Amino acid sequence: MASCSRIFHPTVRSLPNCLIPLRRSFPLTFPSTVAKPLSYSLRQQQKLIYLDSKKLDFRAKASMAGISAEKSKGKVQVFDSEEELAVSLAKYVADLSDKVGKERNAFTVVISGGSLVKSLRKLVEPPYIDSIDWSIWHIFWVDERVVPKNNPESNYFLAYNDFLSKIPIPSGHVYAINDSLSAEGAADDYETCIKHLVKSGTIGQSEASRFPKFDLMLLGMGPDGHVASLFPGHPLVQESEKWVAFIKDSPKPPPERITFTFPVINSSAHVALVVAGSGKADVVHKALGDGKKHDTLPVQLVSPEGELTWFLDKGAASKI
Ligand SMILES: O=C1O[C@H](COP(=O)(O)O)[C@@H](O)[C@H](O)[C@H]1O
Repeated sequence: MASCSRIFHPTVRSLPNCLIPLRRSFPLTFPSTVAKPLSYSLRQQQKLIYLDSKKLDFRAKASMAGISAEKSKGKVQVFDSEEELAVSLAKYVADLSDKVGKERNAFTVVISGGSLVKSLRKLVEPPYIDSIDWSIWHIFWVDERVVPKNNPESNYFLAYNDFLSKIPIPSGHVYAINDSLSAEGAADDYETCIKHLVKSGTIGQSEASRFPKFDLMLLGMGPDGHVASLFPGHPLVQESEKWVAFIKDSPKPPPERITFTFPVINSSAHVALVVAGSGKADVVHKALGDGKKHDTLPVQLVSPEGELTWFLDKGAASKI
């Protein structure tokens, strides 16, 4: 078994039990390439806007990563605040965990680093901390910086402090990279580890692509439209064979990282793209089709076999 596969937490403690009417509170216009909102749902403290993103302008270069633009699909949800986004995201994840748990005894969850982790905070509070069957969870990283696990730049470090240390996930179900290896070595090691887990049936496998099929990927997006460590204009965006790749010239520090490739991301059963804050409004607008011609952003190549759901707060959605 590759060395990535067992992270024993110091102590993962089991925590004790410790529709508003739709208001248009921000400008809401849709570029001509975007379908009109299909439906509006009224839910407690949430404003949800569903767009049929099949119709979004994701065409150019989509075939690079084996994606057909026609296959692109998704639901875009906009919340009045990041707090409401976090509440809804927790319900979405918990419902999925329940559903998958009824079908098999493993729920494979891939997380990113960055701001995504903060948006998971409602999962570690009641009711979810008590209602979720954490014993079936298996956690992976869509990308990781090649730094020691106790370095504040490490995605593991961030997730451990804000999420993993607060959930009763079994030791050995947290698959961090081997931080004693080089970037090349860590990517190979992580891929070997994933292959073992596919072989043993813990991780599913896409019948269509033969790439691993994770139950859920929780992805953030950078202000340049990058997802995982797949950056605009970087050749790794076009990687079509490797499951896990390494990068030594990341435009965002630290430069050395490993990352799942698009074929892995796009073989997922569910992908949630979680984006908050007005600092990302321009790129969200671009990603969802601003009606202008520009190079395809990595985030526009996220087109899973399963479901794609965007979770945006009002700030991030303020230009769409
Ligand atoms: O470097 C990274 O950046 C992205 C985006 O981070 P955010 O803080 O802007 O949300 C993140 O998704 C990725 O995992 C991370 O390595």
